[in-house]
Amino acid sequence: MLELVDSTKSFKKVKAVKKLNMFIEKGEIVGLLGPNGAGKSTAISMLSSLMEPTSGDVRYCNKSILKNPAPLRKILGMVPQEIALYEDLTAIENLQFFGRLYRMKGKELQRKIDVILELIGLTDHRKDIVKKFSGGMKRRLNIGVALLHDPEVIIMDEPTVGIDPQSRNYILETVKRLNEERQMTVLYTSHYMEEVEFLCDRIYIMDKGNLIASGTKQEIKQILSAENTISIKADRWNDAFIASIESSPTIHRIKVEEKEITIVVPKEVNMFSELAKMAEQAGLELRSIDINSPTLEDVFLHLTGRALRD
Ligand SMILES: Nc1ncnc2c1ncn2[C@@H]1O[C@H](COP(=O)(O)OP(=O)(O)OP(=O)(O)O)[C@@H](O)[C@H]1O
Repeated sequence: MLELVDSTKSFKKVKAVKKLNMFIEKGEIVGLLGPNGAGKSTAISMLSSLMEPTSGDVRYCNKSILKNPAPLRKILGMVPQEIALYEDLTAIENLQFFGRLYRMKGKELQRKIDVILELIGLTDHRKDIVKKFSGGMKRRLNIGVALLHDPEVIIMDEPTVGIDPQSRNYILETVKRLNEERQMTVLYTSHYMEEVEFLCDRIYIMDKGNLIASGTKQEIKQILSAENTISIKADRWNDAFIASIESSPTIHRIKVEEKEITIVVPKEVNMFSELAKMAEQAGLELRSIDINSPTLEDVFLHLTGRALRD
């Protein structure tokens, strides 16, 4: 339905996106995952006709949009990373203003606004000035604006950055409902792997302008099918324990956090007794040892040697 074909975007010396191939089919929720600076915003700016690729093509229904973006723009809703609202107007006034830009008016616009306010959970705050809204409420209204003209496809650029967990959940649930109840096609960019894991059918993972993995969640996790992630919890660590884990030849990777150590080992390795012995020798009491299937975060770490949020 919508695709990038060998699309590259250069800014003077920086190649923000390198020969990227990416497609979205009708009715899908596709995730675009990558750390800051990976090239996600640049990729979706090209997909939404806001930016022309330096080379390559952008196609909607198999036709290039580079010369004629109008058919795409009609069916596309864009939720930008930056909040684009009038702070001195109320929620309703903002929606009215943007609705008029889409040439909507009168009862039709009012009906639409009522439905959207309900959907984004701001009906009770419709007459409040946006300046007084929390970050999460502003983000929800930002999404409401993008939904005014009933888009078939919505592209969201990190819509949950910097907001409270409750608003974040609300946004994730709303995106799921838009997809399930209205068959809306969604491209969702994020650097939170758990959001993409929760929402998306298919995922693209970018790093430094390159596509480093793509496929369904299961396919991507297959990359690590030969490994298990073990999470070890304790109230504190000591150097002896960490040193003995690090020196174990069976461990592929280790990440140490305040109360949790995560290690990655080959699937066939049973580490339980070895870890318990290491803890005993180091004089450390463990709270738990859990074996988990790999997450998208583990895949990213495996492919790049870095954590997504580094
Ligand atoms: N207009 C621009 N001029 C120059 N360099 C740019 C421009 N836009 C992006 N870049 C550079 O291109 C690279 C990719 O940026 P982009 O914003 O697409 O990444 P991102 O994955 O969306 O990251 P973030 O989550 O921080 O927005 C970065 O190195 C960035 O500095």
